[in-house]
Amino acid sequence: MEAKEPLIIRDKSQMRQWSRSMRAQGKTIGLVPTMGYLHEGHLSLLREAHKQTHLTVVSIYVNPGQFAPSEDLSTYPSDFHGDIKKLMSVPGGVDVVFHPHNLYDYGSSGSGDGVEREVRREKEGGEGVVSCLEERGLGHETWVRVERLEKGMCGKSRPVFFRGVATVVSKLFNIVDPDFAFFGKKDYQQWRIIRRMVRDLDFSIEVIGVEMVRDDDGLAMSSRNVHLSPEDRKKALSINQSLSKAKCAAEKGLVNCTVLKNSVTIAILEAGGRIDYAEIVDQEGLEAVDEIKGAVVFCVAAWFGKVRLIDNLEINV
Ligand SMILES: Nc1ncnc2c1ncn2[C@@H]1O[C@H](COP(=O)(O)OP(=O)(O)OP(=O)(O)O)[C@@H](O)[C@H]1O
Ligand SMILES: CC(C)(CO)[C@@H](O)C(=O)[O-]
Ligand code: BAL
Repeated sequence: MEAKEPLIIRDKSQMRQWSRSMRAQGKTIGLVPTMGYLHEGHLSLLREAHKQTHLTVVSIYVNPGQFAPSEDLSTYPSDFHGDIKKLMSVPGGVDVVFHPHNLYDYGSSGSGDGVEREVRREKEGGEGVVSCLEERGLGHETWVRVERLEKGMCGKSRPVFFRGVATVVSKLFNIVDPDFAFFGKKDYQQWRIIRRMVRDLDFSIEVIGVEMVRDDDGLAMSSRNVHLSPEDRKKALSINQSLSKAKCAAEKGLVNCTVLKNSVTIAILEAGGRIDYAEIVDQEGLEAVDEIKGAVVFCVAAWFGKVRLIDNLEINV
């Protein structure tokens, strides 16, 4: 049986009002931030939220602030009506879908000229990075940075990504004012960064990390999988398969990280992928390790065709 239709809120102040009135009635609120084109991974976050809170909010917002101009903002998949149906298929459904048109305010000059000039200067100087948000000349200029954790792995090839994520998640936290927020461990570095930000900036929110959901063949579920050709989708299984082999090897005593990283890199290259990174880092601080001792996570990003995929496996030996 389908759950009831959620309330769809597109306006920040209406969202805030709803949360305030629910909190005044003593209800707890769980937030699941997403960029839409939902799949079972997202629904697992909602199911987890149901276990912990009275009310659930799923946000659907493709945040221009976390995409560099060279990235895939314009082709990011969306299917709002399909998303609502999927959310209603979860027992208990969702109370609110927060789906803002835009979460950023325009500059006080209205034109954003100053920002455009600044962006041009940075590009000409060859230093500094800009996101799609700045390129459009919007007046937003306040950013949240989790300085050390954002530097490695995805932060290296996507230099504005975590700045954009931390900022938009802070905005969502301020607008929705949840008690709990749910993030997938598929985006492992993102989850760690949000936890650190919440601790460092005293957000009164508990961040819950939810286990990764995979397709039956082992591919990590991801909205971008829809852009994989059937051939590339098969080749992409090399990520999960090589990570699983590395984990088995580590559990049997092969703990040298260079050897393990090489084995994964070679398997992905041989399958026809391009490696962005293969890193073994400690689970909390995300510092690279030479040898596996204790709790680490093996994180990979690789391109298959025009699609960049990420995956990881936690290893505890
Ligand atoms: N397979 C998955 N298992 C568990 N959580 C997931 C999975 N995929 C995404 N999530 C989580 O859902 C939330 C929203 O993610 P997002 O909307 O970017 O989806 P996505 O599938 O990760 O998309 P992308 O293709 O951009 O990687 C994040 O917290 C993310 O970690
Ligand atoms: C957390 C998030 C919704 C912020 O835009 C996004 O990075 C995502 O979907 O993982
Ligand atoms: N789940 C991560 C969102 C992004 O790649 O932009």
